[in-house]
Amino acid sequence: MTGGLLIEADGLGAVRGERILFSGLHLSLRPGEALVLRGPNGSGKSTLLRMLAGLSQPATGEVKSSGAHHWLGHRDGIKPHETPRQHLTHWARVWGSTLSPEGIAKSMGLERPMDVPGRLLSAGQRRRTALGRLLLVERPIWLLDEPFNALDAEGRDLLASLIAAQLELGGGVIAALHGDVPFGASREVVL
Ligand SMILES: Nc1ncnc2c1ncn2[C@@H]1O[C@H](COP(=O)(O)OP(=O)(O)OP(=O)(O)O)[C@@H](O)[C@H]1O
Repeated sequence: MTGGLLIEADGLGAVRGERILFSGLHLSLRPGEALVLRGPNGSGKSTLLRMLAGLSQPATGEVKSSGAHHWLGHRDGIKPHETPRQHLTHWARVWGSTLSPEGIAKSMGLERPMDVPGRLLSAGQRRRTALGRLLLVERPIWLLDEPFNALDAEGRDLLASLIAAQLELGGGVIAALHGDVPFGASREVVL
């Protein structure tokens, strides 16, 4: 792995059914850098993110990373009966976080729906809860699949500032996005 990189992927290929989604893909992520994955629906952005997260095996090539990651997929991963407080408390316990889940929920604008079960939360409230997981433990690499989906203007600003803080700390972010990029992204990878 080339010195100082957070992630380096070389010769990555993905095949789904009869279709080659991408091949020979090279990608690297440096500390303090954000990378935006672009491409039309079905081009393989989620597939690539899952490979980078180690959740899916590439057909060719390999992924090397030098640190732990947070992965945020399309689905928010909140159970129907689970409240934001319970969700963040659960993950705080699993990851050994010393931070207050309630404090994080509040900072994500979830003070009011803190004890509302997942099935009754709005899409934006579920997304804010899922994003709260990123704050429970510091991890240098954030892999985010369309993280701005369902967020209102204030939520978008909030996430943009969280990403800016992550980069400021020397972390890196790879995000699949449609539409405009509400944070300073240094490079784009187009699929
Ligand atoms: N496990 C799987 N088995 C078969 N096909 C799959 C599998 N996972 C993804 N695909 C297919 O691979 C293609 C790429 O899917 P992917 O979700 O990576 O695209 P995407 O670029 O993230 O799309 P979108 O912008 O719609 O989110 C799609 O045609 C999808 O149906």
